[in-house]
Amino acid sequence: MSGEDAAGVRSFGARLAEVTAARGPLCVGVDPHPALLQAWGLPVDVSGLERFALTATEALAGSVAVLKPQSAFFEAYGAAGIAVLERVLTTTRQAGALVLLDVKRGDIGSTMAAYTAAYLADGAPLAADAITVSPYLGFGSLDPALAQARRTGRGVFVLARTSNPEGHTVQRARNSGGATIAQSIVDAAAECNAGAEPLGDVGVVVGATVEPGEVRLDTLNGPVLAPGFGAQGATAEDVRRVFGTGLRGLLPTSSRDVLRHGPAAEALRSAAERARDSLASILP
Ligand SMILES: O=c1ccn([C@@H]2O[C@H](COP(=O)(O)O)[C@@H](O)[C@H]2O)c(=O)[nH]1
Repeated sequence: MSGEDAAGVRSFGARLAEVTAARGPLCVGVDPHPALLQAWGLPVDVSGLERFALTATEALAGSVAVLKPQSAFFEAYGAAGIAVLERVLTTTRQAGALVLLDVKRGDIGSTMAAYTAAYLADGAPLAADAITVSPYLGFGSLDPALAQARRTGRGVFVLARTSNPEGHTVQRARNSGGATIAQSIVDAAAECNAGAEPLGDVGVVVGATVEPGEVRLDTLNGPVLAPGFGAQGATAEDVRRVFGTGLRGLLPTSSRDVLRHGPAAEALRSAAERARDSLASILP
C-alpha cells in the first residue's frame, strides 16, 4: 500500500485503507444528544457533555476505525463545548482511530480557506483527519479544502446524496446535462481521485437510506461515508442493497444506535462490534 507523496506525507486514502483493513470498515459517531446524556444519567450541561463525549471516545477509539464527532452538539455549549471537542479529537488520534469531524462546512472560496485553516491545517486546535463539506456553493468553492487536504494527508467528504428524507428534492434534481445533482457531485469527486492509490482523499456522503441505483459509485476511487445505518432505519441488508458488495472505501456510520448502549465502555464496544460484524459479509 503506497499513498505517500514526494514529501513523505501519507495520504488520507492510504491511512483510511490501512485502519479499516486492521479494524474493519465502520465509523461510529460521537453525537452527544441531550436525550442521550439524560439516558446515561448525566446532566445536560458542559460537565455532562464532557463525561459523555470522553467516555464514548475512550471506549471506542482503540478498536473502531473512524470516530465522527458531530460538531453541532459541542458548539451548542459555546467555548467550553469546543474545548471538549478538542479533547475528543486528541484522544481519538492518540488511540489510533481516524477522526472525521462532521461540520458540513461550505462557503465562497476565500472563506473556505479560513475553514480549511481551522480544520485541515497541521497544528490547528480543531484539526481533524477529515471533515464533511457541503458543495452547495459549487464544487469548485471547495478547492482550498481539497488542496490543503491533499497537502497534509487529510480528507474531505462531500455531501452528495444525504440520508435524510428532505434531501431528495435538491439532490435528485437534474442538471442541464441530465445527471442528478448527487451524481454530478460524485463525478466531480471521482475526477479529483483519478489515479490515486490505494484510494483518493475526496470522499462523498451517500446515505444508506437512499434507493439502490440512485448514485453510481464505481468510478469514484474514494471513500463513501454512509450514514443512516442504525437509528435512521437502514439495516446491514439495506447497506448491501444500496452499495452492493465489495465497494472499496465504503464506510457505514452509526451514532445513536451504538451510543444508546453506554455508559459502560464494554457495552459500547460490544455494540460497535455487533454493528461491524453485521456488515462483514458485504464489505471488502
Ligand atoms: O447525510 C447525512 C450526513 C450526515 N449525517 C450525520 O450522521 C450522524 C447520524 O447519526 P445517527 O444517530 O446514526 O442517525 C449525525 O451526526 C448526522 O448529522 C447524517 O445523518 N446524514
